[in-house]
Amino acid sequence: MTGSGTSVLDSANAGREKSVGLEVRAVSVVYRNGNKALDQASFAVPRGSITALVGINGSGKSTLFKSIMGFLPLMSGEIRILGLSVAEALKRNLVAYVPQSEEVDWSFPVLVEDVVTMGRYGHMNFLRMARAEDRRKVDIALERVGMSAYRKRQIGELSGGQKKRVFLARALAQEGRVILLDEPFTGVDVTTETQIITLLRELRDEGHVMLVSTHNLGSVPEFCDRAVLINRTVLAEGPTDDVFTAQNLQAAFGGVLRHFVLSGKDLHHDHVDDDRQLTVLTDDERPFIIYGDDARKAGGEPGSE
Ligand SMILES: Nc1ncnc2c1ncn2[C@@H]1O[C@H](COP(=O)(O)OP(=O)(O)OP(=O)(O)O)[C@@H](O)[C@H]1O
Repeated sequence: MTGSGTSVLDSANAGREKSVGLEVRAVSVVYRNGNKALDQASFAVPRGSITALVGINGSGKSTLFKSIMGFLPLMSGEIRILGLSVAEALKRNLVAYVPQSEEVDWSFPVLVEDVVTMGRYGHMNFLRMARAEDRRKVDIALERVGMSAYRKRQIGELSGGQKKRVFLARALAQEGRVILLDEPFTGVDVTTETQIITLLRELRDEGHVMLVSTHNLGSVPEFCDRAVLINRTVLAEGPTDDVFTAQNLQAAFGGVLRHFVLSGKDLHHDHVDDDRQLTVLTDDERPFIIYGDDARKAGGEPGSE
């Protein structure tokens, strides 16, 4: 019977969509000035994972985030969030966004606790009256990022890392299942970066889907299960170990990437016959370092940049 055959297929597709947290299918985005910022970009992110979104300045990372947030119309393609359309996922408050610092007007006079309460707006009625439940969720979120003591401070008075933590708390208070983080480590010291990574790991273990844009190449293998390399389209995607190769990074960054190779005497004063190399790849934040045979495969002349 054709009818029942179709419904079996439909439910198989529905099951697959549920395990995929975020799916971007052949997405193209053109800005009003005619600039095609994304061209046929495709990748999928499973639930319970942290995925790095990596690419040079202007490669389309923020454009992609804005498309997932429904701020920008797609010229073609489709985005599915936990098996739902973007509009439906937003209606259900499933997507939380932690913006780049530059996108926020820090002179706007607002208290830390008010910023976090904004995460509850989608759960409130149109008068936006916070109920006890909303206040409790705000308290828990502030506590979780270690910012309870700052709740009555103006957001503009905080350090870069503290501001980031407040916006993370807003995402937590919202209870979004999909969290988009745009450059969470920019302007953040190593201690705060470690705290944020610890929190992201906990959220992953709770089944959240996280997409994190970052220039900190060295941190990616440390805390991201998966990576997507982007330059207007998706150049590589999958488990970080497969994607984060010197060849793929060079393809994504081209001449922007600094590339150093140390070998032989430069590296081993004690074992001069050891021909393993050390390759350092960086776009000027925390570098990605490859040692041993993989570094040799990565190629490049010793000392090349
Ligand atoms: N509002 C806009 N109108 C026209 N073009 C835009 C607009 N916003 C971004 N672009 C262009 O789209 C391309 C992608 O920009 P996008 O901001 O998505 O890059 P990005 O990867 O987030 O960069 P960065 O690492 O610098 O944050 C760039 O060429 C940029 O100049």
